[in-house]
Amino acid sequence: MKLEAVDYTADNAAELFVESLRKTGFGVLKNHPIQHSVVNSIYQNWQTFFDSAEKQDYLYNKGTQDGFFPQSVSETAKGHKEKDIKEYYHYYPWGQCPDALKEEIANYYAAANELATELLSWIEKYSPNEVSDKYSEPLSNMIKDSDQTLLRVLHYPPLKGDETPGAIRAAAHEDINLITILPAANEPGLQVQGATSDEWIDVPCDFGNLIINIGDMLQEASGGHFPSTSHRVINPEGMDTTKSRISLPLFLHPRPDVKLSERHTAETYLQERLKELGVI
Ligand SMILES: O=C(O)CCC(=O)C(=O)O
Ligand SMILES: [Fe+2]
Repeated sequence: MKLEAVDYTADNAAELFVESLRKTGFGVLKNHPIQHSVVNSIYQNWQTFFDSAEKQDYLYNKGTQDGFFPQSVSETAKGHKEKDIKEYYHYYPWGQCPDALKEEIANYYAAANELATELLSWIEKYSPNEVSDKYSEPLSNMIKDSDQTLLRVLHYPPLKGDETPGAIRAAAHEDINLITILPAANEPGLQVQGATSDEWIDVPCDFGNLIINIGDMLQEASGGHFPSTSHRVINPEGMDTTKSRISLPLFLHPRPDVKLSERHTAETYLQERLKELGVI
C-alpha cells in the first residue's frame, strides 16, 4: 500500500481522493486552498506558547475540554498502557484562547471547516447508493453550525531520554470524529497501518501537503464502507530527538443530535469513546 498525493486542482481530484479514503482511510492533497504560510506561522507562534510558562494559565476546563492539556494528563490510546509523549491545546471558537493567538487560529479554523464541507460533499458524491442511503442527512450538513469541531494544536517535545519505556509520541489509535484534516507537521513521524497489523506506512509529509483521514463516526455512518484506519506518531531518532514536533489536526464533529446509525447519535458515540480514553 502506498499513499499518493492527489492534486486538488485536477479534474478527477474528487474521485481519486475518495478512492484513496476508501482503500486506506487516508487521503493526501496537494495544491489545496489552505495557505502554507498560515500553517507555518501557527506552528511558530504556538511553539512559543508551549515553550512559555503562560500555558499554565490556560489549563483545560474539565467540563468543556477547552484549553491546555499538559503531558501529565495527556491521552492514553485505547488498548495502550503508557501515556503518549505529548501536550496539546484544544481550541474551540467558544473556548479559552490567548488573545495574541486568537485571530490567526480562528481564521484557520474557519478556512479548514470550509474545505471540510467541500471534501464531505466529495465523499458523499462518490459513496455508492447503498451507502449514501444510510446517511441520515448530507454529510456536509452534519458538521454545519456544530460547536463540537475541535482544533487541536499538538506539541511533541524533544525526547530527554527519561521517557517511560514503550511510550511513543502518539500510540496507534483511530480518530473518533467524522473526518480529520491535518496539515503536514513540521517533522516526520506519522504512520498509517497497512493491510497487516505490523505494516506501517509513512504518510507523505512534504510541507504543504494536507492529510485527511476517516474517523470512527464516518465508519459508523457508512456501515464500514469508509475505514477508520489506525495511525500513530513514532519517536524521532539521532539528532532529531532534540527537535519538537508541532501538528494541527482539525477533528470534524457532527452536531450532537446527528443520527450516525441505528445505534448511535454523535453524542452517545462521543461519550462512549471519551470514557474509554479516560479523559472524562
Ligand atoms: O501529530 C500527528 O501527526 C497526528 C496526531 C493524531 O493522529 C491525533 O492527534 O489524533
Ligand atoms: Fe489521530
